[in-house]
Amino acid sequence: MSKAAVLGAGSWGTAFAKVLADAGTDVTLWARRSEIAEAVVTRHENPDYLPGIVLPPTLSATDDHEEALAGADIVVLAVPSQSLRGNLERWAGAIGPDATLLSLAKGIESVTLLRMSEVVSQVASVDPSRVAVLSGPNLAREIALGQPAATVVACADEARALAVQKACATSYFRPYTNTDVIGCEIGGACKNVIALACGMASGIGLGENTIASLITRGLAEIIRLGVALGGNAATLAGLAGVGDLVATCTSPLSRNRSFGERLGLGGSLESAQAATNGQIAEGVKSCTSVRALAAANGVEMPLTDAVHRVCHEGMSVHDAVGMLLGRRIKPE
Ligand SMILES: NC(=O)C1=CN([C@@H]2O[C@H](COP(=O)(O)OP(=O)(O)OC[C@H]3O[C@@H](n4cnc5c(N)ncnc54)[C@H](O)[C@@H]3O)[C@@H](O)[C@H]2O)C=CC1
Ligand SMILES: O=C(CO)COP(=O)(O)O
Repeated sequence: MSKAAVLGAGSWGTAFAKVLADAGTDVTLWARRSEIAEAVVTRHENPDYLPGIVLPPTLSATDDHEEALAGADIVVLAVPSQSLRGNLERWAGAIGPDATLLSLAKGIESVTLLRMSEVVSQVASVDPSRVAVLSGPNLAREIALGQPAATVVACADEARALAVQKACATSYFRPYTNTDVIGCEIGGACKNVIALACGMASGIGLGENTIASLITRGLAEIIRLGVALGGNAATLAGLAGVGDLVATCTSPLSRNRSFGERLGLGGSLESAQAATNGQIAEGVKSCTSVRALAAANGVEMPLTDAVHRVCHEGMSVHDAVGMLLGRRIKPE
């Protein structure tokens, strides 16, 4: 039986730890704050991130990362993208020599423009074949409620992907394996940016035709970037691409979509940030890094560019819509 450590007790870290426990895997959740670890152990609840969800009594938790990592052969990294490097620097020394490192984060690192699996192999000094990613339409609260969903576990080393798949397969959570790490990570990071755009459109009162057009053209630019970086277009037509894009762009549970909606309703970046209650809308930072990554690879991503301009250059949502519709007309 696998032993897993889940490092990060936000909504997805906690929900995924529940999935692992429900799959029969021996799992310990690491929380930064001792009161969260204590609530998980004594009350079987994470009141800050998944209030009202009953966690399995078999799920243990601690605020000591060395305790969580002892003997773990699957190390799940469940902190936000921009904090992964700093945290992993502290954890790396306690990770076992043959453990698989599984990233749940959906973002591109600012400045370095690295994908999360690249950050992991660089910081932990492990071969890329030891790094896996999990990505798909997996809104944390729905998974924690046991609503059926599927996902993708991608790793260059298929045997490791299979081991992770086995460790997290339950009656409600269906993981598929893939060797296309790049495609999965690009899908996960970029869909957050398109969800911001959909939220903005909804916030200014636009309807379903607009949302469908944003999702579809968003997918086109995500595929362009993924393929330019060496990913597979078929991955982006799957759960880690279209699947996650649709879930995030249409669900009121999405932090990114909700964040965009607040901007569309006229809120400032600061007020939208304050309304997330400590949760992270990854697309707000990743729109800038994805845009830079696209530019460095000669890929056009007009929607991502527009989201960056609204979030970071003071452009209004109305002006962004005008800018997009003013583009040269061309074949699909
Ligand atoms: N929530 C969801 O539905 C899903 C989230 N994800 C991804 O999973 C990753 C983790 O997100 P969530 O679990 O949703 O987190 P969250 O947004 O619910 O909360 C953030 C968590 O990270 C911790 N944290 C924040 N800054 C930190 C720092 N500097 N150092 C250490 N810990 C820090 C917080 O204490 C909290 O535990 C993100 O990349 C997100 O995009 C992926 C799939 C689903
Ligand atoms: O990644 C997610 C669903 O798959 C969660 O999206 P948000 O971060 O926008 O809530």
